[in-house]
Amino acid sequence: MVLATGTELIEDVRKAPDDVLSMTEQSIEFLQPEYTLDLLNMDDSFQTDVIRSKLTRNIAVTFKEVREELIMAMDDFIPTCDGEIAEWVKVVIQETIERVICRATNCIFVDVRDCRDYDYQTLNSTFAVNVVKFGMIISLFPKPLKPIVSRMISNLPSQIQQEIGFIRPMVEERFAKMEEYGEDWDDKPNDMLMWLMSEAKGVERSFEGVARRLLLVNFAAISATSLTFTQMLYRLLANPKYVEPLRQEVDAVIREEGWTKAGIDKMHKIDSFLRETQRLDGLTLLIVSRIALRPFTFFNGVTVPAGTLVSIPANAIHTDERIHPNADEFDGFRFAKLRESEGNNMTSRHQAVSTSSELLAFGLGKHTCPGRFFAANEVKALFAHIVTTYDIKFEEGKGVPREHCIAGMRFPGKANFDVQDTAEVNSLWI
Ligand code: HEM
Repeated sequence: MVLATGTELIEDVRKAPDDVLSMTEQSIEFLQPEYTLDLLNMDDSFQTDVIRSKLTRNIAVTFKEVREELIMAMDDFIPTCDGEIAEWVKVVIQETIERVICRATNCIFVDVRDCRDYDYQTLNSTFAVNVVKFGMIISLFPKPLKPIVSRMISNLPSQIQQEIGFIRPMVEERFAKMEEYGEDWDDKPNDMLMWLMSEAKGVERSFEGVARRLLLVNFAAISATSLTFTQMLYRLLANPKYVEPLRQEVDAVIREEGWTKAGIDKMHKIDSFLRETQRLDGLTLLIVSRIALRPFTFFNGVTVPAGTLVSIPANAIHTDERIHPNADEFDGFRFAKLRESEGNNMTSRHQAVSTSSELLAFGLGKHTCPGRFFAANEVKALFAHIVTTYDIKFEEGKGVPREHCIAGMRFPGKANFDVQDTAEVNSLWI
């Protein structure tokens, strides 16, 4: 393995075309998609374009739906008493957040009925973990044994069938409409399922094809978003001094903008809190991992042979004192202060969705996470809702749990929090 550090080497990795440094090849080794994802056309990744274009363009339009679902989900999973009774309720953080994120995301991926279905949530949030788990096990075996091992251990084929079962009636109805009216008709749904159905070609334009793509989008979306959110909450619970200024920011922005995407975009402190959490707790220690398909020469003349795994040590860069002064210290408003000090609030450089050789939590280059605009917006909307609606603290005598590191991926440990409606809750938040 070769690690690229420093602006020039990282630039080399960023600029390298796919047929030289390949993300696909790295994913094949890591996830064994032939045995796990079982896509009908492995060479087609149209879901990435759908996320990059349709999902991102619809963030403002779907904001209201997503926020309402976030709030309803929080109300359902956290049965507090609308500020009437100051009683603390114990909540398992990670599982609750995963369900809330899965539900709110899927209200614009499929529909309200499915996103609220407990089994649908379980399926779409466990699929990612299973793909990684079974992919890692299957990768240990020689090629001839892979299909046998996969059949023996994996429940992914049955999860895929389950997903087909969930969406089949909807897809059937929509295909019938597409047949009758073409690409446009009254009340045509504006959701991920419809975008995928419209963009799918050949074998992918089927229940089986679309269901696998929907699982794949959920695979990319739910786990990363809910783990990141969990880390943000842990940082907040460990540093309660941030609660008041965050509340004040949300309060001021909402009075001006209301609960809209434009409002969320103006919450620079929350944006900074997300970016700072990702800087220190980023989900992978190494990022932008690629396999060299042929010899690759860096700007300094060093050549790595075909087959080399090339990667960027995100964690080391994020904690490099020369790039981020007081690098080991969590400073929730670090990036908000930088935005202010540079005198231009419109500067995008320090926003959570911005990627560079200095902060790589969403990757870099051609394959930079296409879902980051949606993810950041959702995370910030939920964070703003939580800080202004609840008082939260770790359960008595407990603090931030130890994280686990498996194959270079970081997972926050499990913890409970005690939560109650904040006494300050007022009609502004309803
Ligand atoms: C906080 C949440 C998220 C984090 C931290 C995250 C992080 C990442 C990272 C590090 C990559 C790899 C980039 C590279 O290797 O260069 C990636 C790729 C990807 N992400 Fe995200 N992601 C998040 C949310 C989402 C969401 C919500 C979606 C979909 C709605 C999504 C869809 C994807 C897809 C499809 C790719 C592959 C892109 C490609 O193959 O070109 N992600 N993400």
